[in-house]
Amino acid sequence: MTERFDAIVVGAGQAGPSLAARLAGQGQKVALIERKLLGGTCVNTGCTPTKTMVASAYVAHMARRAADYGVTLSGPVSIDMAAVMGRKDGIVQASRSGLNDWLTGTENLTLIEGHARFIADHTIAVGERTLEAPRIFLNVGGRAVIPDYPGIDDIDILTNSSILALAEVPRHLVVVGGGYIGLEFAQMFARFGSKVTVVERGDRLLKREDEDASQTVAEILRAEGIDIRLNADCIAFSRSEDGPVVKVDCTAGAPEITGSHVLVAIGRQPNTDDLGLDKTGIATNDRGYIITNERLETSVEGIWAVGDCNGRGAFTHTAYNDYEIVADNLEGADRSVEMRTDAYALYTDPPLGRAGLTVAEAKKRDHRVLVGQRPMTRVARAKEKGESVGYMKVVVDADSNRIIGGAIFGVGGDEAIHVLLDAIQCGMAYADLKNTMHIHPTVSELIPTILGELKEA
Ligand SMILES: Cc1cc2nc3c(=O)[nH]c(=O)nc-3n(C[C@H](O)[C@H](O)[C@H](O)COP(=O)(O)OP(=O)(O)OC[C@H]3O[C@@H](n4cnc5c(N)ncnc54)[C@H](O)[C@@H]3O)c2cc1C
Ligand SMILES: NC(=O)c1ccc[n+]([C@@H]2O[C@H](COP(=O)([O-])OP(=O)(O)OC[C@H]3O[C@@H](n4cnc5c(N)ncnc54)[C@H](O)[C@@H]3O)[C@@H](O)[C@H]2O)c1
Repeated sequence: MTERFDAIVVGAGQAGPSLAARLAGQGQKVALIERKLLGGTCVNTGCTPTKTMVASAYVAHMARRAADYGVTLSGPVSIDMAAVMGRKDGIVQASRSGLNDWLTGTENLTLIEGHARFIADHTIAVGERTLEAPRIFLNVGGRAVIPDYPGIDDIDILTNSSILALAEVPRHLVVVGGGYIGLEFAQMFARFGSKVTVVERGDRLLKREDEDASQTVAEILRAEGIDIRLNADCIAFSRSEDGPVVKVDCTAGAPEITGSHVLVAIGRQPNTDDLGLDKTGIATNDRGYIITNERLETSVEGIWAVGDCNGRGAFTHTAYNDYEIVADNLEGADRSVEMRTDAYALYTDPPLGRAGLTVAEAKKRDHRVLVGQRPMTRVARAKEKGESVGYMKVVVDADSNRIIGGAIFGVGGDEAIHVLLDAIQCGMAYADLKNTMHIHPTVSELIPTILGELKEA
């Protein structure tokens, strides 16, 4: 027998639960289907566990620097990995059980455990059950790409999920992929005591950023003893008595790195291959992302795609913003995903906060660019905290005088970047921000100063 709902939400990641609860709150009969863990990637194998462990790694790092601050420790700093993981598991579980209490306590909402698969445009099977609804919202997220490198089946590789279950500190962690995931884990495990090597195919880390970000992150990581191998265009794996071997270069005498563990972090792919999309008219692109218009509607009327699976963002805040856009539009608003400003942070220490366009992107789009920049060594708060690595940068369009981008790679950068994000989103002229009084001593107080020092780039 087919069960009929007003709305079906597939995936309880970062958009699905809020969307399901909001529709249920309006009196609609809603099914929320989740095949694994409530909270999806962010809560279980992404933001929450990693940022919790980044916090432990930061404490270890600062404890090692205690003498710089006139603080004496009575013994060497050591890592209790079970306690690190226990703290992480506690925070993850609390978040998941909070979600469970909320969703199971929401009237009109039926939480269904299982894998959802389309059998027709508006019909979904979950195990033996068949569900139907005029409105379906896909929030199926993504997972780590596992490359088909030679020898990959001969070694045990780690992904962002399995690395979170390690009981021990790896002796030598080889991280394949110099992007967000790879770099956050690389620094974290170096601080826990692992020897770490980052292997990146490109000629620099963080290649979507301006070159100064790539240089800064490489300096930060090298200063902590991390080896970085760039231009690794010939990766292959094999097993030796000493552990997994990663071959990185075919031209220069085939150098190899023998580690104890290998993390693969070369990107993500959407969970759309096992969704039965072939039984529907829902179009995907060549990488499997669901194609949507700017209102996040798919090619089938009454079906939306939100979060990572639509390829329009790869962050928790973009997934949540997708939910808000779709839910508001269903209530009569006219919101578009094209209206939001790109923003994110890389949670190395110090973090890189980013908003809007890089200088390279701005030039590519034919903006005449003005840039204001300052090293963190000239930011009072950073000096006082003894954390003065990095820089702040603001990008301005010289014709409109509007702020169009920025990067704060330094202590507090993940927070201070919101000054620029809000200014970009509101189309603020730079002179208005330049004349705003900011609080001393903060990282943000330097933003008005930098805006007084703009130069053509
Ligand atoms: C290591 C790591 C660190 C990260 N750190 C950050 C960070 O600091 N900040 C940030 O903004 N972003 C971060 N991200 C990215 C962030 O986790 C994702 O962008 C976010 O979780 C996307 O949310 P989503 O709802 O689209 O998908 P997901 O959170 O992946 O949720 C999708 C859900 O759908 C379920 N599902 C899939 N297919 C089906 C099916 N057929 N039937 C039923 N259920 C299904 C899955 O089990 C999953 O629970 C990180 C990611 C990783 C991997
Ligand atoms: N702080 C955050 O918000 C945060 C943290 C982690 C992840 N995330 C999200 O997860 C997404 C995926 O992260 P990611 O680090 O897996 O991907 P990524 O795309 O950020 O980085 C992957 C890196 O691997 C390299 N690479 C690609 N193919 C390779 C190959 N065959 N061999 C060697 N190197 C190769 C790429 O050049 C790139 O530098 C991010 O784009 C981000 O949206 C966000």
